Amino acid sequence: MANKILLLGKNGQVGWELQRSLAPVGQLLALDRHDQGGDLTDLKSLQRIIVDYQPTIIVNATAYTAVDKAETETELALQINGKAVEFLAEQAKQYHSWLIHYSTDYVFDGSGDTARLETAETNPLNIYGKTKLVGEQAIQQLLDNYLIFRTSWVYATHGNNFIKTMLRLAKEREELAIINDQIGSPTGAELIADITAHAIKQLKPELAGIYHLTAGGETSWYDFANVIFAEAKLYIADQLKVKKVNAITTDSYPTPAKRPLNSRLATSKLINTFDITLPDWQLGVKRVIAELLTE
Ligand SMILES: NC(=O)C1=CN([C@@H]2O[C@H](COP(=O)(O)OP(=O)(O)OC[C@H]3O[C@@H](n4cnc5c(N)ncnc54)[C@H](OP(=O)(O)O)[C@@H]3O)[C@@H](O)[C@H]2O)C=CC1
Ligand SMILES: Cc1cn([C@H]2C[C@H](O)[C@@H](COP(=O)(O)OP(=O)(O)O[C@H]3O[C@@H](C)C(=O)[C@@H](O)[C@H]3O)O2)c(=O)[nH]c1=O
Ligand SMILES: [Mg+2]
Repeated sequence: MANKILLLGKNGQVGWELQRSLAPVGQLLALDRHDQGGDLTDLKSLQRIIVDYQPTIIVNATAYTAVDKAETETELALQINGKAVEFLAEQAKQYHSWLIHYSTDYVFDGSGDTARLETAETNPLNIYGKTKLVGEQAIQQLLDNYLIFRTSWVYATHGNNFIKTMLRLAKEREELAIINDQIGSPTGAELIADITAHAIKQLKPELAGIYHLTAGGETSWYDFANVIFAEAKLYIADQLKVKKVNAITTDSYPTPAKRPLNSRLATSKLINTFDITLPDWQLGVKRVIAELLTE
């Protein structure tokens, strides 16, 4: 039987790319918060859509992702990342649908310097991470047929992210200070969406579970920023003001939310289970910058 896919959060970074990658994989109904049934703070309408459409797969690309703001907008973050996800898991169970969901490196405390397995102990340092963990755990407790992809440092042409922030700042300022002691893997929304489609094509109960999904390799925000500036120079050298990029420590950059130092995620489970290759992180970064800076 053909897949009937309900995609929630179609206009986020990952949601936007899922609209493309899921279209050939099944019949697709894609919603954002402005569509009937697409608002995760309106669970009644959401339930109505599920009953009416009867998806065989629900893909949840919605999230509250404003990490610093979550420290004060805690209730809303918990509603979207936690309670609404629990509701989706209940619905998926009741209507025998798969649930595909995304989570984050921020469920970990970032201690140590090795890559974490899916089974590693969670211990979020901030509200965003705590609420994402609530969502993960609800799915795992309620459902058998689910995929959770934990990813990190997501960027895309569509939406807001570190690449766009750096391109803007590089045009505005001569000097920048960027954290050099947080290590992770920048991961393109395109890659996440492509692997989601790939996984759906192989979907069977034995594959259900949680997987770490990031690009290959690792970097710091500081080194990431320098790659962004070097790449930007190829296209808009005349517009760049930035002359000096200073490497700083997390301690010297106070923010409302605490962030983990070690965001390395071990991806061998995903690679081996779904028979895929994860390209080096720079590949997708260069593509997105080219897309952003050329007509
Ligand atoms: N961004 C990152 O760096 C990382 C993201 N992740 C995870 O990956 C997944 C995708 O993230 P990403 O695409 O980057 O996130 P985005 O913030 O780009 O997209 C999230 C989407 O959710 C929507 N949304 C927010 N609130 C609601 C609501 N009440 N009802 C319906 N939709 C809502 C947003 O809409 P609107 O724009 O209108 O608010 C937005 O379109 C999430 O689970 C996230 O936690 C994991 C690691 C890193
Ligand atoms: C703008 C700026 C940021 N930074 C630092 C702050 C932070 O540690 C890092 C990245 O900044 P961001 O605002 O993108 O960080 P943040 O929004 O916390 O990014 C996170 O988002 C959530 C949704 C996730 O799930 C994580 O995987 C991660 O991508 O760069 C600087 O050092 N200098 C700067 O000028
Ligand atoms: Mg952010």
